[in-house]
Amino acid sequence: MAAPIAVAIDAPDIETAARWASAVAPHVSTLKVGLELYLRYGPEVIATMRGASRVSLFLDLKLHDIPATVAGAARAVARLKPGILTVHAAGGTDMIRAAVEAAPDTRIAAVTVLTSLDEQALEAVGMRGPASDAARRLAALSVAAGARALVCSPHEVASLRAEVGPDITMITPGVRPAGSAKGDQARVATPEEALAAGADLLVIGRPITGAADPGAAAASIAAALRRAEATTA
Ligand SMILES: O=c1ccn([C@@H]2O[C@H](COP(=O)(O)O)[C@@H](O)[C@H]2O)c(=O)[nH]1
Repeated sequence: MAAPIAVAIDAPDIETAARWASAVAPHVSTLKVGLELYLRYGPEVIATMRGASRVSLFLDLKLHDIPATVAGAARAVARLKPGILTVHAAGGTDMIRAAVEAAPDTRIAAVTVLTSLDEQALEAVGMRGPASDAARRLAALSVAAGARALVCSPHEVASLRAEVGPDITMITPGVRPAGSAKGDQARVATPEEALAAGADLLVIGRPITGAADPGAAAASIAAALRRAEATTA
């Protein structure tokens, strides 16, 4: 079975994206397309990803606007049938509900607190207190508004799970195999730690796509996850 990994295909062009997608697809459950590729290529890049494999498609657009505008945007991309579409939880209840209603066949995932923000950066944007408090508050609001998935750092998965229950898909970026560069990520953990904390889907980009052989990097992380699961089973 493919590992519960969404590879962030943050490529500068569609040829590179297609190459990465076909290299990693045999090893992972999901390919994630974000703003860089979608803003440049639109639906063409979704078709390219689907051509490369039969894995699930995660469209990470992090919509954040007034409810009517987000509803229109969600309706526009719902035609592409992504498995998951992200919105920012900070857009509020009405905005999240608008996305959920506009894309009924897509799992709306609410991004709680970006994994690139540390406590100092959070305070600078007016969020005092630990990231986990803000994440928990935004998670509860998002699920009440109809979101069926949450995006948070591996550090917050367990407390968010306790808040929202077992039926919500917990998605964690900020995943770094031991020894990988953190880059611009602040709240990070290893794949094994994220899984042990209760994550359902690990988002991993540069540790895979920046490797000399992205297919081998994906296979190696997938194998490490299988080993971790076997020892806890
Ligand atoms: O809080 C968030 C939400 C989304 N992301 C996205 O995940 C990947 C992470 O890529 P890495 O190369 O593994 O850092 C990227 O596409 C982000 O847009 C996130 O990092 N944090």
